[in-house]
Amino acid sequence: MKRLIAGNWKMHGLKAAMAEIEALSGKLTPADLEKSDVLICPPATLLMGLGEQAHNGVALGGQNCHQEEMGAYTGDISAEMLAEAGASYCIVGHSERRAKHGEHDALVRQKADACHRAGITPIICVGESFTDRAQGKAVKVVTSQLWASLPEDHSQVVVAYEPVWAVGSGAIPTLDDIGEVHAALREVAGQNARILYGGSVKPSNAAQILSVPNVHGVLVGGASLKAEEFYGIISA
Ligand SMILES: O=C(CO)COP(=O)(O)O
Repeated sequence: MKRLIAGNWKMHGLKAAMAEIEALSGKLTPADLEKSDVLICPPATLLMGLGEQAHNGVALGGQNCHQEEMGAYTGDISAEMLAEAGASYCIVGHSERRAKHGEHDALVRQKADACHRAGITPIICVGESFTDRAQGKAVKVVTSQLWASLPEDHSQVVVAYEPVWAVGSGAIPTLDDIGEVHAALREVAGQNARILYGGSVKPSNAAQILSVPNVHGVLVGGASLKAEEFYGIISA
């Protein structure tokens, strides 16, 4: 299965940041693109401008979408709008949206369905809290999140396992723990889904993480903002 190396810029990136995608696309070799699909999910404000140019194989994605196609939803953006702006993927159910915007599994499922409707691939995020992990409940928590978030037709989904306590903290689970969770997620998601790991991925730990069975790529936050660092992960 071809791996997917995805960057989530979160709420980072004024216009000047568009140069990072240019720098990244300049570094990518045909061999890199043979091995990995490369994706950047910039803020929606940059998507349109970026979507108008080709980036040597770097795909673009949204960080969130509304579940409806259009309507009176001030400030929201639909999956169709992201697709029109050049997105081919969209992150849904990121832990920051679950925690800070009250998004629950049923809504995440609707958003994943909206992505399918718009012809883009949802990246469905799941992950346990520090307490869940400490209490030995990580596998149970993430598999039940995925059951409840997965659209009925999940032949075209990407799943991202992002332990909440590993996001932005510098801490990561052991490789055995990552392997255990990914094997359990594979049971739920089926054989076609790529399952990414996310949470404090850096050039220094990417090769080890990517060598774990059932890990088909990574979803990178902070280390995706600079072309040089992100390329260090792609070439791992
Ligand atoms: O949330 C993440 C990607 O979606 C991970 O963020 P960091 O790589 O900064 O830990």
